[in-house]
Parts: sequence; structure tokens; C-alpha cells
Amino acid sequence: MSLISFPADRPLDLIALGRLCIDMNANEINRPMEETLTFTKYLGGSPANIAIAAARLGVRTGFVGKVADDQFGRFIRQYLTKEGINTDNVVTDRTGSVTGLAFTEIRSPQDCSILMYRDNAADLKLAPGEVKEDYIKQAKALLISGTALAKSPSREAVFMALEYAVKHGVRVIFDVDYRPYSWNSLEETGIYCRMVAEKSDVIIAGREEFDLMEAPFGELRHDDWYTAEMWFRCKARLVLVKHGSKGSIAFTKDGKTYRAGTFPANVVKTFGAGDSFAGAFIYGLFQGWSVDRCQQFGSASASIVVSSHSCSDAMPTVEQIEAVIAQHSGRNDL
Ligand SMILES: Nc1ncnc2c1ncn2[C@@H]1O[C@H](COP(=O)(O)OP(=O)(O)OP(=O)(O)O)[C@@H](O)[C@H]1O
Ligand SMILES: O=C(O)C[C@@H](O)[C@H](O)C(=O)CO
Repeated sequence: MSLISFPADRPLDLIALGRLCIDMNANEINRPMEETLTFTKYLGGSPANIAIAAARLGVRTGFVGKVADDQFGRFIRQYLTKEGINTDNVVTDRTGSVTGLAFTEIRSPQDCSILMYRDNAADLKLAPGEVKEDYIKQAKALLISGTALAKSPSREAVFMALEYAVKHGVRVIFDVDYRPYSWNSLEETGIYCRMVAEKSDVIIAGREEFDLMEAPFGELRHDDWYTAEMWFRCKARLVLVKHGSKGSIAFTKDGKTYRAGTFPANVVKTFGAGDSFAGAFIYGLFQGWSVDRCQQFGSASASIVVSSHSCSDAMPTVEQIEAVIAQHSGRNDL
């Protein structure tokens, strides 16, 4: 029996909600951005990356978001359409907002950072009235990216989408996706993310992101098992804790724990791992796979993307992921 009982016969499998941005990845890698002369433009934004990852694996994917009325906004919409992602609830802002930019610095394979230009970003101007109930109810699952909670009216749009999802039996997958540059305080982050996590069926986050949701309430333990139990007392059936190059630990409400390692990678940059992991993991859930198989698929996907210059463009196909798994089939630590 599948861990997450998705509703059947929906026109879409997954709808992602949140940031649609542009990554500008430094071409001159292994040096500080002060020395960078050129960048390559990619579609960016964690939920956009996850949507692309899922769609490239065959997940029927839609998106709820807002883009700027500029060349980048048009590029984003065209890219999503080219990837087969439904954009019926992607709204174009007409107030003069701009597209969020993520300038990525690759000082070394292990030392990467992101310089964010987020002022007046269109994605955070998504309004509650622009989230369509008739759209949300078409999906089996709604992926909420935590950064969409960072500012109003996007914050209220998230809660509107969440209400529609619960009303129509759409499963909620919450990727905390903490990005400090968009928030006013850690407490604010913890409080609003916790409000979504309490209504989520699946919660995906790093250890520090779970800590953010525990700290404001005096529940900080830095303990994955404690964290999982806390969320199982709410609505969660699956809690996935990401631990970077150390792998991941998944907890299911039936009391089982699944540890996964990482696949070898020729690391170019660290970021993009979480989004590729999440997209492939969610694909596995839709396939009805066991949790450990979903984790293995996600880990293999991440090893491909961290070995690539881009995030979105590098999201792999099923065949590419299966080839990585086959290449290391003899190992028992993956
Ligand atoms: N260096 C690596 N080599 C291979 N796999 C990795 C590496 N780093 C991370 N992964 C895989 O990707 C998963 C998610 O990585 P991580 O915990 O860094 O997520 P994240 O912080 O959300 O990433 P992102 O940088 O995309 O925000 C890990 O659980 C692991 O399976
Ligand atoms: O999510 C962001 O704003 C940055 C992403 O576009 C970037 O690709 C990344 O950090 C992926 O995790």
C-alpha cells in the first residue's frame, strides 16, 4: 500500500507554488564573484526547479505563481511551457515588479553562495484572489515552498492555496526552503512555516530548517526523531530530513526510519541538490514506491545536478537517474 494515498483521476499530479526566478550562474567558477565576468542564465527558484525536475520525469505538473511583465517573466513562462508545465495559474504582474535574480558564486565545489536581488520581486506579489480553487483541486498534491510565506500578499496566497488543497483532498508537500534574504526574522520564519507544516502530509527540510520551526516555541532539540514525532502529532505521514553530503533520513508515521547515503559526484556546486532530490523523491511517491526507493532515486538525481553548472537545465530524466543507480548497484550504503 502506498505510503501517501493520493486522490485518483486528477488532471494534474503536482502543482507547485512559489518563486519563479532567474539563476545567473557564474561561468568563471572556482573564484570569487568579484572576479566573475560572465554568467549563464537559467530558470530558477526552488519550487520552479522542483517542478521542472518532476515534469522531466513525467509528472503531470502545474504551477501557481507570479512573474514580472518583462523579458525574464516571458522567458520563465516560455520555459515552463516548453517543459510541459501547465501555466494556467501563473499570473503576470502589472505593477512594475521585477524578476528575482539569484547570482551564484562558485568559489569552490564546496564553497558556493548566492547573491540575491529580491527587492520588488514579482513572485512575492501573488495575491490570495489570484489563487484559483478550480485549479488547485485538479491536483493530487500541492508543493508549497516556504519562501512564499516570507512576505504578504504571497503569504496569504499560500494559506488560501492550503485551504483549497485541504478542502479538495489534495495532499500537501511542504518544502521549507529557507532563504534568509526574504525574511524579517528567524521567529517570523518559524511561526509561518510551522503554520503550513501543521497541515502538511509530507515535510521536506534540512536539519536547520526544522530547527527554525521548533526554536520559537521552546522545542529546539536538534533531534531528527524528536522532530518527526512532533510532526506526526499533526497531519504529517512522512518527514524527510536532508543532511547534505551526509545523505538523508526519512521517517514514516508507522514508526519506520530510512537512512540514505549519497551517490558519488564530481561536484561543481552544492546548490540544486535539494530541489533535484525533492523532484525525484516526489516522482517516486506518485509511482507508489517504497520510501527507501524514493530516497535512492532522489539521491541519484541530486548527484547529477550537483555535478552540473545549472539547476533547472540539469534536472535529469528517469533514464539518467537509473543509469547512476545501476552504475553503483553493488553498494549497500545508498
Ligand atoms: N555533495 C553531494 N554529493 C552527492 N549528493 C549530495 C551532495 N549534497 C547533497 N546531496 C544529496 O542531495 C540531498 C539534499 O541535499 P541538501 O541537504 O544539501 O539539500 P538543500 O540544502 O535543500 O540543497 P540546495 O542547495 O538545493 O538548497 C542530500 O540528502 C543528498 O542525498
Ligand atoms: O531558490 C532560489 O531562489 C535559488 C535557486 O534558484 C537556485 O537554483 C538554488 O539555490 C537551488 O537550490
